[in-house]
Amino acid sequence: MYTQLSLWEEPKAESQKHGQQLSLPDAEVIMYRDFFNNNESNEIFAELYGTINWKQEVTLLFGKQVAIPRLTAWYGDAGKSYTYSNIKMEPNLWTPTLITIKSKIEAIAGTVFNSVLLNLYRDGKDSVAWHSDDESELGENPAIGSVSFGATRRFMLRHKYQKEMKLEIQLTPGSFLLMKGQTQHFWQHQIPKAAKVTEPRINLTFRKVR
Ligand SMILES: O=C(O)CCC(=O)C(=O)O
Ligand SMILES: [Fe+2]
Repeated sequence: MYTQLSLWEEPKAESQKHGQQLSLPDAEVIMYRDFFNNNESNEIFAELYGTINWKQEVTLLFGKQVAIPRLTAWYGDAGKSYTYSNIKMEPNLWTPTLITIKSKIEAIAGTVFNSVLLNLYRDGKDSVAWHSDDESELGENPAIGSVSFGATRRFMLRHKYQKEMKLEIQLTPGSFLLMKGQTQHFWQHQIPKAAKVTEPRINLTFRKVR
């Protein structure tokens, strides 16, 4: 089913410390598996679950209003609104926990993020469909910093033009996945529904909106 690419490349530079680069053509995707330890992950999950201003957004699908299959929230610098799946989002203002996470991943990513989209997958029925994070307000080659807490979910990648090139990894709690370079031009990603998953997962994708 999946092309037999070897999953990992060794880190290329000391600056990539404990990250492992996925062995994907036309992409730069680096996984930092235990970026937050178990205690930190549990604490952060509980806090975000209880305090984030989660919303059920709807989108237009063939002219019909459809609830998207997860809860979301948008936080960031004031004035940086963002359109996602036809939904225009005004940011909530940063919380101390979000700022702490942001600073930790910025140090590794070597970039400054000004906003974060949070996703709450209530259980395995929630998902995100195939897409690229290629909205024009993210710029030409956006760095997207993706942090996960709670349930482990499958993260699938497929090449947009060579459809047989696919890869999937498990996004475990405390992991930090960095996508950068040309990745969004050539690859799509999704979190598929997962019948066996009954626990919630929270994902944060840090972005830089122009
Ligand atoms: O939940 C994830 O790991 C991915 C979320 C995502 O792709 C997005 O919000 O753009
Ligand atoms: Fe995405």
